[in-house]
Amino acid sequence: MTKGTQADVNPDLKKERLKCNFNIQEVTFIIDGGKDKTLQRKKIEDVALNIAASIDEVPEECLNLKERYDNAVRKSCVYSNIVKNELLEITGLEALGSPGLRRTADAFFKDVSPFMLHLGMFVPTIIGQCTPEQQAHWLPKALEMQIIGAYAQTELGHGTFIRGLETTATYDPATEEFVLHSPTLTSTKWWAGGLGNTANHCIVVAQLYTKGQCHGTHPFIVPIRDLDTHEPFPGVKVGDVGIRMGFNTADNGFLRFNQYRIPRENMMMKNAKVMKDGTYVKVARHEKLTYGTMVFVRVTLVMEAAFNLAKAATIAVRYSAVRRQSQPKPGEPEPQILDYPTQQHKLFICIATAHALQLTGLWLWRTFEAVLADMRKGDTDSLPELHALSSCLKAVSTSDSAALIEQCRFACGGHGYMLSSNLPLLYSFVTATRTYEGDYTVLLLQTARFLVKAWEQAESGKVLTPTVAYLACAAAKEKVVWSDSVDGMIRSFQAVAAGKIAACAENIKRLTKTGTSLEDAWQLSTVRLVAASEAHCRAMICQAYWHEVTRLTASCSASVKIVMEQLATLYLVYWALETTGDLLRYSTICESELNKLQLKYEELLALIRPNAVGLVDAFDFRDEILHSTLGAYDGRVYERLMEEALKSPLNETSVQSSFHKYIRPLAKGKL
Ligand SMILES: CCCCC/C=C\C/C=C\C/C=C\CC/C=C/C(=O)SCCNC(=O)CCNC(=O)[C@H](O)C(C)(C)COP(=O)(O)OP(=O)(O)OC[C@H]1O[C@@H](n2cnc3c(N)ncnc32)[C@H](O)[C@@H]1OP(=O)(O)O
Ligand SMILES: Cc1cc2nc3c(=O)[nH]c(=O)nc-3n(C[C@H](O)[C@H](O)[C@H](O)COP(=O)(O)OP(=O)(O)OC[C@H]3O[C@@H](n4cnc5c(N)ncnc54)[C@H](O)[C@@H]3O)c2cc1C
Repeated sequence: MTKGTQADVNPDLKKERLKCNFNIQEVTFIIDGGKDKTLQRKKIEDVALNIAASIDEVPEECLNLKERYDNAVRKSCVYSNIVKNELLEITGLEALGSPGLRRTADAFFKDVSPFMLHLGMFVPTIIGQCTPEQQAHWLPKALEMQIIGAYAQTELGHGTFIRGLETTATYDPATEEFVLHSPTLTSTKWWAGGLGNTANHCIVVAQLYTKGQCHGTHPFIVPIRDLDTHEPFPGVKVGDVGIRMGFNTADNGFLRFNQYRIPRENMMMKNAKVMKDGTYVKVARHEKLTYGTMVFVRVTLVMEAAFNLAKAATIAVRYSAVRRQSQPKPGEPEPQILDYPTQQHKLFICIATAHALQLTGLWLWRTFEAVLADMRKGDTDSLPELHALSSCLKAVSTSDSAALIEQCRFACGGHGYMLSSNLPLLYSFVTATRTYEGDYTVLLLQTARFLVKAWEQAESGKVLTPTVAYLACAAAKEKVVWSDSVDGMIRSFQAVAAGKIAACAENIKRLTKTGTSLEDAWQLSTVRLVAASEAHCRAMICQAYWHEVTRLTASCSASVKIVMEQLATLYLVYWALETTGDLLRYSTICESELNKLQLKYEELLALIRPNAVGLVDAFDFRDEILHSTLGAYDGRVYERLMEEALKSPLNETSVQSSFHKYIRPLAKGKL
């Protein structure tokens, strides 16, 4: 954070910081995943942010589209040199996925770097889908930025249904080449970040044909532009998809092929190969290993959701400590808006959710690494569970984060609507995560497939995998006894999930028994399946969050343990109150217990209130990363709003030329 001198800090924020009764740094260590991680992040931030190139003299949003893109490319080049020359030195390849790198990127790009997908998907796909020989060829070039890549899977006609993609890659044994072709308008690759004008290479997911047979979708590395002139190669048509709600510097592109040839070696051959004579050889033990990059990105998106929500919460809580409005008690000064319980209700759940998603995200990352280690030994047994886990957690975390960021904007009143608050841009960026890398509904339905199977196993007394082990108790079909202890609440969330999954399974059974096909029965149950999947995910987040808080605060100071537990309890109580209908249905909760729960919630808001600013300070965002007039560490909200307003191009002259061209002639009746 950029602390400046104490004298510069808004007096209300100063008082808030004096009120804080826990050690902020200890909480920062927990959020980062350990003291060593915090130190590494700070080192990366120090190195990267010392470079003045990140600073825009004119705010990004005041530039036109082309200027914004050019500026983003300029900064991307400076930034990638820093990554290459300085940051990879610090941690090696690991730095690419480090929180420090993620944070410093935001200091450079208020919107998105057109290189984001190069590091975010192109490089990970090379690592995940290439043979060691292919990696040795492509990875150094990609890391040295000699080539810049995109990930083109989605087409104009299909995003969700990957098996429906239409781009073809047909093997020609005579020349040992693949011929890439876009047979229809709808087969045009669409959306790939960095593809429009920036990338010279692209991972293309296409239907593989060899010896007249289709083998389904496979990834290929495809050079699309000349490395010197940057002109698209003959047979390649590439461009920008047009203006978007956000991501306008991400250079999302379209791509069409006309019988375009690439060498056989450019098929990514870790999981399947095509031999010189065209023989297709399957290497992977699991059908869906070619979807590996998506699983990886879904896993990272959970912490990404936490990170962006933490930024929004920091902005809104600091602003709410500075802002004073209304006069609830006659004759008394206007209170800080943070003192209104309704404001606390809007904001404290944002802090708690950022913690919940961050700690669940770290746990998911460790699970992902364990599954990856098993797969390296040829064991893919845990992949279905990882897919189910990452699918629902990606869906729920991105959806919650987007909704709560918008809530933070509402909490900032009119000033939250200013682009200089950074809340609108943050929202437009995060709401896209609910769709990309797998739409919300579609991913919850993927998890539902796993849950229904697990339910059937539970009913037949089979051993269940850890994340669905709770179904074994529920199969006994007893209503869970409500208790507002943490364990009691988690058990009740699990009972809700189990009850909903059981109802789905029963509905499917009922329909199929009366002659409906299994596919139709599934479709007719999908509204319930999505709800069941969401309930399962919520129960899992509650359990993982509480478990991690208990584990990580075991050696912390008492005050840190208290405040972390207050937040985690708030999260559980909030969701119990949000889902009272479900609890009434699947647990023994009654009216008086609901009233008690509401009181407990209001007590928690009051308990957290004195630590609210300390809690957002613990996210430890430097001002350069927050980019917000409302959220800077010093709380000089009004001064910054005015300073930013004066940077508007509309303030460059006191009279605009449009006055002389239109308004004056209109007034004189000469238009
Ligand atoms: C400024 C810096 C920001 C940094 C940001 C930080 C981090 C992020 C970094 C980078 C990313 C940044 C931006 C990303 C931009 C966006 C990119 C994209 O969107 S790329 C395109 C992504 N596309 C999708 O996600 C498509 C979604 N669709 C699918 O995944 C599948 O088609 C679907 C829906 C799963 C269905 O597949 P299908 O082949 O038809 O399968 P079935 O439904 O028939 O299921 C068959 C069985 O296979 C199982 N399955 C499916 N997928 C997987 C998998 N991935 N792994 C394991 N198993 C899988 C499925 O469950 C079925 O199993 P059962 O038969 O039930 O046993
Ligand atoms: C900002 C952004 C960046 C992106 N970047 C990339 C990229 O770099 N590379 C890339 O390849 N792609 C990228 N994408 C594409 C993205 O992955 C897809 O948009 C996403 O997977 C959703 O697919 P779709 O657009 O086909 O939506 P659709 O599948 O058409 O969804 C439309 C609606 O139909 C519903 N629906 C679809 N199928 C089902 C079903 N089986 N059951 C129930 N409901 C269903 C959905 O829930 C949704 O409500 C990006 C998208 C965005 C917005």
